Amino acid sequence: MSSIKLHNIDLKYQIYNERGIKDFFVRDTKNEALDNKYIHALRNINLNLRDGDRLAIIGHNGAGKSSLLKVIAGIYPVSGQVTVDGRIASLFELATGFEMEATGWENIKLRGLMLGETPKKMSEKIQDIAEFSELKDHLNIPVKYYSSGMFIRLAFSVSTSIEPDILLLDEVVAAGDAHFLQKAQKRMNELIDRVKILVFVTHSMQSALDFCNQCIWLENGEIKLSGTTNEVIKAYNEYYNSSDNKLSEGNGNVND
Ligand SMILES: Nc1ncnc2c1ncn2[C@@H]1O[C@H](COP(=O)(O)OP(=O)(O)OP(=O)(O)O)[C@@H](O)[C@H]1O
Repeated sequence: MSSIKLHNIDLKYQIYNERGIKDFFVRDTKNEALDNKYIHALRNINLNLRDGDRLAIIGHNGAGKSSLLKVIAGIYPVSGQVTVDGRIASLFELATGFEMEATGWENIKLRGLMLGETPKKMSEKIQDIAEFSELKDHLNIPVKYYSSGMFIRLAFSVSTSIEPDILLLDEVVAAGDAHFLQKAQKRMNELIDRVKILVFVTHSMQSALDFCNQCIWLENGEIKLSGTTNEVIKAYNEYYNSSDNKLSEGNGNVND
């Protein structure tokens, strides 16, 4: 039985102003005013997911969707309680976490181990992963010589080869060129079908409806509405189609 429980989650990002050479000569009172500010990215988030739950997270740019995904993945320390039971696969920010001096082959093994596979399992899977990536001879060279599309192919191929209980997915996984994208989409759909819990950040209402049975709508870091995907998307569309709310897009979560 897998589960995700979030209790009273609160996340603030501190903003640090980088000081350049200009600041030695010019006193910029406007910049000073920005020091010691923070962005209140998530407030009072409570969530309870179990096997069979497929949750879409929707909301405008800067609403806190990716931050929430990262909190569930355990990337950010937060105030509140995060309890996750089950093996997680994260499909976002795919191109980070490579060992730049290591070859493609070595990175496949390393990432597999990082994702919780045993060395034996990785030896069994490595040929399939390599084949799916279609990187061929490039797998023999250090990944510092890869293009960004090649990074994504490699990371996607490994990340989707494991058998997670929980899948954390950001729709902005653009996996290489059109041919690879099509293959990747199929592999992703199969993975979505297999996992016990899906948490899916998306701007596409159709994707939310296709893949998810539950939905939360985030606004300024708070859950504005949660319910079935149908209910929440209907309310979201009605809210933003009403002329009164068209101007209220954007974020007001920068604070002293
Ligand atoms: N690493 C960071 N450091 C500081 N602020 C951050 C960081 N990441 C996100 N933020 C801020 O936190 C808020 C929420 O950002 P987040 O990326 O979670 O939103 P989002 O809903 O995923 O947006 P989008 O739809 O544009 O991807 C924004 O105001 C953003 O500026």
